[in-house]
Amino acid sequence: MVIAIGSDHGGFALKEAVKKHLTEKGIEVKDFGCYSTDSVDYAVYGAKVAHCVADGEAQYGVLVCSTGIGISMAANKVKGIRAALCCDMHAAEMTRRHNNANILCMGGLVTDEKTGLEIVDTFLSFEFEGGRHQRRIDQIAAIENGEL
Ligand SMILES: O=C(CO)[C@H](O)[C@H](O)[C@H](O)COP(=O)(O)O
Repeated sequence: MVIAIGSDHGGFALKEAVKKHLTEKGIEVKDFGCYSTDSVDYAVYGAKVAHCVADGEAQYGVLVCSTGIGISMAANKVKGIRAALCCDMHAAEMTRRHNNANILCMGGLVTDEKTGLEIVDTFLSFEFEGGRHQRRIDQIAAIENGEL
């Protein structure tokens, strides 16, 4: 499994913790930056990770900014991306089971490291259930295609 990760300055610390955690679990990580706490723009990093996932070069992405909001908005502009801002393990479970989310977003000023790593592990532990949920995913795609 390959996971693409990225953050702005506000998410840098949690992104680094996620990188270490996943690497220690033997998961290949593609780190799209940023690489320090110098101020940068979250949309740039959201786009990099989203394109990587949309192009099939990574199975999932993890994105972190200060709140998780701006970077999830940016990632969701890329066709095929379903980026979910999660603040707890329940949301992480449900967004995989029901929304087939392919990018997990978190807020570095919202979520502490321990909780963030639990959220990542939960996100990666659950599979999409399909069924009625596939119909709803298809409707999201229809919006993307200007059909709904
Ligand atoms: O949370 C964010 C966007 O939703 C970003 O991480 C920024 O921290 C936020 O926009 C504040 O920006 P600043 O330049 O760090 O003041």
